[in-house]
Amino acid sequence: MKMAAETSEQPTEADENRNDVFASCSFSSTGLNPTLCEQLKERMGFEAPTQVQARAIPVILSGRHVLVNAATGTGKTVAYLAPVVHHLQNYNPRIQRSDGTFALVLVPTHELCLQVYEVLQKLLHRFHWIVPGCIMGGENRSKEKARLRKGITILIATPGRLLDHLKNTMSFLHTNLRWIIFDEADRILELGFGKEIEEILEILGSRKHVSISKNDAASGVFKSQKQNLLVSATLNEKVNHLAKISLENPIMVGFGDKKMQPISSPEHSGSDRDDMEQQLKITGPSTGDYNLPAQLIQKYVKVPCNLRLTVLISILKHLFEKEASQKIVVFFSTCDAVDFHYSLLSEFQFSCYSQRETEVKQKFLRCKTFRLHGNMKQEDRRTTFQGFRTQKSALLLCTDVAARGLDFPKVRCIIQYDSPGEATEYVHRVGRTARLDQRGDSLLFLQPVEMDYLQHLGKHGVPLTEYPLLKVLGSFPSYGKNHHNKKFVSIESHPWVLPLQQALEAFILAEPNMKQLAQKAFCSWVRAYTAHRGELKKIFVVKKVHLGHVAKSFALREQPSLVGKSFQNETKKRKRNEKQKGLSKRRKVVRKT
Ligand SMILES: Nc1ncnc2c1ncn2[C@@H]1O[C@H](COP(=O)(O)OP(=O)(O)OP(=O)(O)O)[C@@H](O)[C@H]1O
Repeated sequence: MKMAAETSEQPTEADENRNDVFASCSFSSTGLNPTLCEQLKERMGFEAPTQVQARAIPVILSGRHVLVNAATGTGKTVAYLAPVVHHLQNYNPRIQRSDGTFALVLVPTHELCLQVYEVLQKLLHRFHWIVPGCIMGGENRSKEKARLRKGITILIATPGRLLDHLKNTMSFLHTNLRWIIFDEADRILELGFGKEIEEILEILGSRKHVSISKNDAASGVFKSQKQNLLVSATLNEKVNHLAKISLENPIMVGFGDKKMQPISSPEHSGSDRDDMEQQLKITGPSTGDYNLPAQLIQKYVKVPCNLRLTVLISILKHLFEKEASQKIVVFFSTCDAVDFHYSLLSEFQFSCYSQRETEVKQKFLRCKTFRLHGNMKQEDRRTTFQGFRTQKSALLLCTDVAARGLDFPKVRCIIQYDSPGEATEYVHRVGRTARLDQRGDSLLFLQPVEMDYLQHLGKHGVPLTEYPLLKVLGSFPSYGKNHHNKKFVSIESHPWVLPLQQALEAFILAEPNMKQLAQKAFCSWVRAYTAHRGELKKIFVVKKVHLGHVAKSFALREQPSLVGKSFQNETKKRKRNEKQKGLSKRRKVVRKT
């Protein structure tokens, strides 16, 4: 695809977005090695750097510590990997596997680990002597040990497993370590890995004011000091401590300038050290604007609690019927909710035209459906991740495990069925669409009692408009009639909604397995709802929510007290387990997404 600046045609809207995302310079002007630039163009199809790449690459090449903050889907992965590869391919004599690990990329999830690894493999195609590798929780330790013993030059890892190997794998050589990159730095900390990170930095001798390794090689580049990078679309005050202990006179790329400025030369930046130190204290997120893709269309839909499920599946049906070939991601707050909705959507049948038993029913949604959450087996997670990536048309139901960094091609729409809580998570969830210069829509479900959440998002510069729900519901030909021209003032009395809700409830009632899944999902939903913190606790108040209506949103007819009993039992069981395992409540809730 050509850039607008190179054509004589009038720029279209897509071209304008493209101009926002891409810089008007070439990869070679950033200072990257020519073979690497060729690699980016020929193997990866990257004609020009994105704005963040054009700004960050020269600064990272200069050896300075850097904080990189740019909107989701703007190419931050290559922005930090390319300079590392540039330096490593230049070492003389050539790096060998036996030299051990030179660069470490820390990521919060398995899927992101695999994704960064794949990008790295492509970048290294012409530099076969630089060995990439990844280690992550849930994988076979002894196989990882064997690979570490052979030597991995650039290692991508999740923090827990890395610490494990640092402590227990004697053959893991890291005395040559020069780079540590924290991708999605804020999320790594939010997941409760703060202590592990401090320990990792300590073991690796990469905490601030620690002397630099004397184990230098012959080349000049080899002697230069360690360099750490913190990267995310939402670097906020949560990373201040990590920045303080891991970064020395850092440069900040992409803070507070939505339209990025031209590249400042590293030499010049080096003279502004004091300014940089002052800027280092990142403020927000209570008031700061987050970087969101300019082309993203963000909507919200106000739905009464009891009709949430009916509305969700109706909207999904509408979207897939409007455009059969597309990808949609729906976010839920818990693993149980993902499992319930996945089973429901895989099995639920409905006739749009009649309620008669004899009528041939069809599967309500006929798209390929995937699920992804932290309670799934590693192998299944991997299959989903690869499967959803390669499909042209599919639906993914997931928790926040898929919110960060994942680059699924051509996702057209993000639905946040359960609200994300922190505005940062909102930003990352919607960031799975509208990547680079692509179009994308997002839809946030809110109950009438949750509408203040819009103001919370507004404080961060997130603008949302209302989704035309009644119009969409009116387009369904329920019972042989098209309601297009009729005006229905409320969702509750809508002739499409009521029979659908009844059919859902009847389906759950008739299927004991489904009922069990629904009850479990209900309990988890209430638990997650009560886990909101800080400012959000005033918006998502469980006492304001009618539990009977919540049950309806899982197509349960039971009275809340009945379901509530099993909830209490579950809560007691969970507390007992937590006590036995000695796990903190916070960690348990956050890590299992
Ligand atoms: N210069 C480029 N030209 C064309 N495509 C690019 C370029 N750089 C990156 N891409 C593509 O853009 C997409 C997004 O890149 P990447 O995943 O690195 O974004 P990100 O900024 O890390 O997003 P997130 O904040 O969600 O993690 C990927 O598909 C990548 O291959």
